[in-house]
Amino acid sequence: MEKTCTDELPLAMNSSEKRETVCIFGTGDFGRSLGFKMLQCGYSVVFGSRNPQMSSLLPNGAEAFSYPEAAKQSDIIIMAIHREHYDFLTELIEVLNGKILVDVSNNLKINQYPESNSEYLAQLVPGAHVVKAFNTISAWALQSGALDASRQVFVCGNDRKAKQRVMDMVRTLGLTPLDQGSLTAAKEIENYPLQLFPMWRFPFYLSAALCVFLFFYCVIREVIYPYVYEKKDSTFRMAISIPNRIFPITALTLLALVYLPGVIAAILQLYRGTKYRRFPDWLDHWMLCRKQLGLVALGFAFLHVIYTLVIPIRYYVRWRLRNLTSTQTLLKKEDPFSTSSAWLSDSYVALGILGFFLFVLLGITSLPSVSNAVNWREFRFVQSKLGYLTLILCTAHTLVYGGKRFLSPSILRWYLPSAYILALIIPCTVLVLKFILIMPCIDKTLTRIRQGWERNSNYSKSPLNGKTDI
Ligand SMILES: Cc1cc2nc3c(=O)[nH]c(=O)nc-3n(C[C@H](O)[C@H](O)[C@H](O)COP(=O)(O)OP(=O)(O)OC[C@H]3O[C@@H](n4cnc5c(N)ncnc54)[C@H](O)[C@@H]3O)c2cc1C
Ligand SMILES: NC(=O)C1=CN([C@@H]2O[C@H](COP(=O)(O)OP(=O)(O)OC[C@H]3O[C@@H](n4cnc5c(N)ncnc54)[C@H](OP(=O)(O)O)[C@@H]3O)[C@@H](O)[C@H]2O)C=CC1
Ligand code: HEM
Ligand SMILES: [Fe+3]
Repeated sequence: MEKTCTDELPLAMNSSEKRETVCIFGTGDFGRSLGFKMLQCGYSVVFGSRNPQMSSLLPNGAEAFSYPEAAKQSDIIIMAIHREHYDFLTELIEVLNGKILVDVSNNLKINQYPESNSEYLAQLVPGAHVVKAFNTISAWALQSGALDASRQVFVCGNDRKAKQRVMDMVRTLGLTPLDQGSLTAAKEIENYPLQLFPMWRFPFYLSAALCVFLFFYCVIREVIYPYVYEKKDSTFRMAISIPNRIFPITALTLLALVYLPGVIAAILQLYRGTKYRRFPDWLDHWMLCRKQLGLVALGFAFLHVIYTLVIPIRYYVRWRLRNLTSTQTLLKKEDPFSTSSAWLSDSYVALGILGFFLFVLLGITSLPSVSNAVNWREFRFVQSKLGYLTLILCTAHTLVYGGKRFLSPSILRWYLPSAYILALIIPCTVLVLKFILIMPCIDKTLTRIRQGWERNSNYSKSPLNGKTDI
């Protein structure tokens, strides 16, 4: 089990135990918060500061000295200073020789400097062992003790012993160190806290664009068209009817887009006759955010289901039902029961329910606690096989919903077909392509390619091999 701060407290109280002294350079927000936490966890803390006498906000029990004085008191020095102010360290090269310098700094922008801050620090003080750590932990989280966000501390450094000591310290503070290797990893670690949901960006913008497009499409067909031709005010449709078209269509389109890149990748591998050439960057990126794309799709499917549940309590629906019944009574006309309509209506709803059930199952298996409990083959089975089944069911749900009206020209308004027809384009394309790809003759070639066989081995061993030319 991890040592936590509370485990360490008795140690701190026991004066016979020799407490390890850690030096922190800089008495700013981060330096003070980290110092506070370290004191709580039983370390002795000395601060290095430009104005040691002025540092009245320091945590109780810590002392402040000038930078060189403080450095002499510990062999671990935490640099709680911004990179822009590192240059004064060149004057301390001698004192810092052989010490462990922990670089915690972050930048304001991704790739702001050509080299990482840690590598820059290592160049400034070549005699010291630089270790990158703590940059993903915020000063506020350290001080509040809640650590609501991630507790993971990425650590990297060229000196194995120095890195180990820093990792031990991280553990003592109740955090989780993750060894990221040598100092060349520092750039990636520094970029990490500057990212804002990178894998969610593409799914988010795509779904927003789809929703906006579909909204205008449906408003033209269902609000503007009736107004122009019948002077009917259908604006109320914008509250439930239109969203309940936009959301399921977006869900179905995104779900199809989760499986489209796999199909494109397979076609590309078949065309090239090898798997040893890189996919184009856009395809790589698309493949990498399929999980996020799928989860956004699931969100939209949930919205569709909730909107569908409220259909019976809508005023418009109840009014139409009442109106229809009274008109029929007045005209003494009966609407005969149509078994085929009953079949169509029940089947599309049943297909929707089954599709939604599997959709939720896909979502559940993507939770880390669940995916950790299944092996790779089981995960692939759910995500790939059941995923395709979900796509088939949801596409069938929409196809059967279209039912008899499907291709009748009367559904065109200003040459625009019903929105659900648009919803079917990408899913049907993906399913047809996948169907072709699993035909035995094609599937056999693809499987061989994936096992390392190459159609034209001379060509694929050419220098172009590494990077794609598409
Ligand atoms: C609700 C929901 C949740 C999801 N959660 C996750 C998730 O948690 N994690 C996740 O990864 N995805 C997730 N997804 C996305 C999706 O289900 C998976 O990416 C799924 O594996 C895609 O299946 P596939 O058959 O298209 O692709 P894959 O099985 O990945 O195959 C795609 C392509 O990769 C290549 N390929 C496959 N095997 C090999 C091989 N052995 N050698 C060389 N090339 C090969 C081929 O070109 C193939 O066509 C989620 C989707 C949804 C809808
Ligand atoms: N704040 C946060 O949540 C986090 C911060 N970090 C990193 O920690 C480092 C410190 O951040 P933070 O504490 O917020 O910054 P602050 O601006 O609050 O503190 C920086 C400290 O650097 C010292 N310093 C040394 N030389 C100079 C100089 N020439 N000009 C100005 N200050 C100097 C000062 O201490 P003195 O006056 O005692 O000399 C100052 O208090 C940064 O590299 C940051 O990227 C990393 C993760 C989270
Ligand atoms: C519990 C599960 C589901 C139920 C009960 C259900 C029910 C319905 C109903 C009643 C409609 C007709 C709406 C209307 O008349 O305006 C509909 C339409 C539709 N559904 Fe579902 N559905 C379910 C799940 C799904 C899922 C998982 C998807 C796809 C991801 C989906 C995609 C669609 C689409 C694309 C339409 C056509 C939208 C339109 O143009 O009006 N449904 N569904
Ligand atoms: Fe992305």
